[in-house]
Amino acid sequence: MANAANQKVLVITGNTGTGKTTVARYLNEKYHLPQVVTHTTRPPRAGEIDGRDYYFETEASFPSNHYLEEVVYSHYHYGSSYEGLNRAWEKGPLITIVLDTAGALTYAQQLGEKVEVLYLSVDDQADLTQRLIKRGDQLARIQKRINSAEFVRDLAVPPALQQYAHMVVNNDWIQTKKAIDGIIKNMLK
Ligand SMILES: Nc1ncnc2c1ncn2[C@@H]1O[C@H](COP(=O)(O)OP(=O)(O)OP(=O)(O)O)[C@@H](O)[C@H]1O
Ligand SMILES: Nc1nc2c(ncn2[C@@H]2O[C@H](COP(=O)(O)O)[C@@H](O)[C@H]2O)c(=O)[nH]1
Repeated sequence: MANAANQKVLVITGNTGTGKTTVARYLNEKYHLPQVVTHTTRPPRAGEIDGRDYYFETEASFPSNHYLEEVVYSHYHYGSSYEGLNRAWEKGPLITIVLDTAGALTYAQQLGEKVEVLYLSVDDQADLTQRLIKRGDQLARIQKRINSAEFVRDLAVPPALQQYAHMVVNNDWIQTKKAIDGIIKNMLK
């Protein structure tokens, strides 16, 4: 395992569909940054694999893990376990995790200087909806999410994180990659 003093986690947060998972995958492919796999009771989307995209849990199995934080998002449970976090840190000192803003706040509070936060947004709400449709999400599910309290909350970075979160507007993927490359190069210095 990496020296605990060098351990860092880049928390990628923002609203549904803003590209958090896409950015985490890019960072894994380009910089080999391990990703923390989190747990959820949500059913898998087409193409999602248990143990890679999430640990897919049942209502009965979800409580059996040891969570650093857990939330209910759009009626399903989500949680990041200490086991998942340490599994990623066993692979390298700088890792990523994708969380809603409540989870990002808890990570910052619990892990302090080990945490850097990247907050993603998209300017045009219609664009965001189109991306979710293209991803294969059902329209009824998208509408439910967009009308949820979590969606409204995640439209802004939590005040406690405003001072130090990296803010990236993911309207254009080429520009986003440039911004992300700059952030990672600084972190890897
Ligand atoms: N800059 C971009 N331009 C166009 N499409 C994009 C861009 N970035 C991501 N996407 C696409 O938008 C969709 C949503 O992205 P992604 O799944 O990464 O979002 P997310 O923030 O992880 O969403 P959620 O919180 O709902 O899981 C995906 O189909 C992805 O390929
Ligand atoms: N606080 C946490 N948020 C999490 C966790 N795993 C995922 N998420 C966030 O939940 C929503 C919905 O995810 P989806 O895959 O169903 O679209 C999204 O904002 C994720 O970032 C977690 O362990 N804790």
